[in-house]
Amino acid sequence: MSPIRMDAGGGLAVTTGVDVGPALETLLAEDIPARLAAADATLWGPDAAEEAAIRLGWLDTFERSRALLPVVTRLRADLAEAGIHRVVLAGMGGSSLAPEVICRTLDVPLTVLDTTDPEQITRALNDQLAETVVVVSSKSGGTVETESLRRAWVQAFTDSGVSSVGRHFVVVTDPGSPLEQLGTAMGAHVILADPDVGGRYSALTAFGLVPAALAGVDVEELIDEAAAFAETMAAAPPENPAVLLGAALASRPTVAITEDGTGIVGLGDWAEQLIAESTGKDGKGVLPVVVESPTAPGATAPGVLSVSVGGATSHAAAGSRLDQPDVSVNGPLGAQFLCWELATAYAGRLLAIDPFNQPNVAESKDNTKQILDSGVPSEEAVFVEGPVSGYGVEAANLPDAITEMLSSVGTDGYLTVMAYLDREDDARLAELRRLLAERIEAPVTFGWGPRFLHSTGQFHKGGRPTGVFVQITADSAEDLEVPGRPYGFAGLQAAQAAGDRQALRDRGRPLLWLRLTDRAEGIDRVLSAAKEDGS
Ligand SMILES: O=P(O)(O)OC[C@H]1O[C@](O)(CO)[C@@H](O)[C@@H]1O
Repeated sequence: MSPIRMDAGGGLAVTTGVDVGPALETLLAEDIPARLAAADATLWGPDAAEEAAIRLGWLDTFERSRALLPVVTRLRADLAEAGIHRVVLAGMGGSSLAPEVICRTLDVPLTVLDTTDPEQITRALNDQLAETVVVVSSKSGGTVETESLRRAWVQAFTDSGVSSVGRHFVVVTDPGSPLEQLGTAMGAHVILADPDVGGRYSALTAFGLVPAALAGVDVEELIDEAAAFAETMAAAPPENPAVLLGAALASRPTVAITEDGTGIVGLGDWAEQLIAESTGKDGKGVLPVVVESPTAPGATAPGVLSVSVGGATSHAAAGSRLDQPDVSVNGPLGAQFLCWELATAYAGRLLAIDPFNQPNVAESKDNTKQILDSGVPSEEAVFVEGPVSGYGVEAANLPDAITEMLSSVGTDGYLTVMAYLDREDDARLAELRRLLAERIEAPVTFGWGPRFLHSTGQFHKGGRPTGVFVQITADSAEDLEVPGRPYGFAGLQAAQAAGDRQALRDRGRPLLWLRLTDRAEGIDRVLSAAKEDGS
């Protein structure tokens, strides 16, 4: 079939050679684009309507976000005058992924802390403290990772004797959240976000824009790009690329997202959360896999929709590295955010799920709380191979254990690596995804814990029940106190990993736990074992 291309205002185009005809016809016959543009909360069925009624603010939030521009400009100038120029963002999932992609794409430095790893946090705390502002971002104001980080930073500033601790904090939260009160009490600059927008749809609200603007991004451009794109949001094809992307997303069980090398960096991690948390529920959903390059293993396979993203409007003309993805989405970042949000909402309609709830995220959180009180349950290692101890599968050694997990992946199955480590210093472990994906046809995903708990974690527990899991944790050389709490970050991280193991095992999912007693040597051992076929 010859490719279909749809262009919107704002210079965004979606092109696909996949036959999405029936899905497209369904959406158009029921007038879904116009109804979604008009914020019709009934589109996902009666059970979803109540939540949808308070979650569709993202359709035009970017216009309300213009009011933030003078606020952040003044705040940035005040901070600069006080010699504060390094921006650290403490937040999880939707409260950190958008600023990260914005700053990576525009090459503006921003330190994102969406972790409980004591080594990563200690390193961030020990760097240019006096010149640092910490943006504490949490919609609910109650996320344990973010609150623990806030406490650690307050302690660090207090210990360093800076003259005004509150001046080193900007709080972004929903009106009325516990964090609003805390932020005010500590003398932070508090910025309230649009409450009618859920976390993963919040890229163009204060959550996405404030940290990026403080770091030095001209966020008005992003708003303008989204506004230009929105002009064709209710249009019929060929002027509505989001409807084409939504129809394509709902057409395959897995979407492999890659960059085409024409300018957008890291959108895959943001889209991964959007798609996984929005669709991975009720035993179904679209599994997002962020692949390293257009030619990486898993980028194309049966059942996989390959999608390339790029900044240029014509990927072919702009020298794309991907010859024929199933779908290409090309256009500026502000328009990309809105296009993917709309597409996910369309896919939700086609898959008959509620794209605005995350019913299974709480499970691992609840388990973590219990384990923090009672301690991590002890388990017997099935093998100890130097710096790597293995638990949970019958295998004599590490290569056999890995082979066993790969062969447990069935039809429609997938394998997930969940690494509770330092995603900066231990970054080379991410190569494991590629090494394992080379050995099986099925999708292989990789996530850093606890960050993935706020993204693909929903899919693992609520999506199609065919996942096979490899969890990797490490002992830390030193713990870091969570001030005012009876546990440290290492204890919290271990409890989060144990809580998620429990949630997955309670559902009968195969899970291999690898515990590294020495990080560097353990990572080397795991990577080399992944290359060995144990048979
Ligand atoms: O902004 P908050 O409330 O801290 O939540 C962070 C993330 O946690 C989740 O609520 C659930 O994982 C995400 O949807 C959200 O982006």
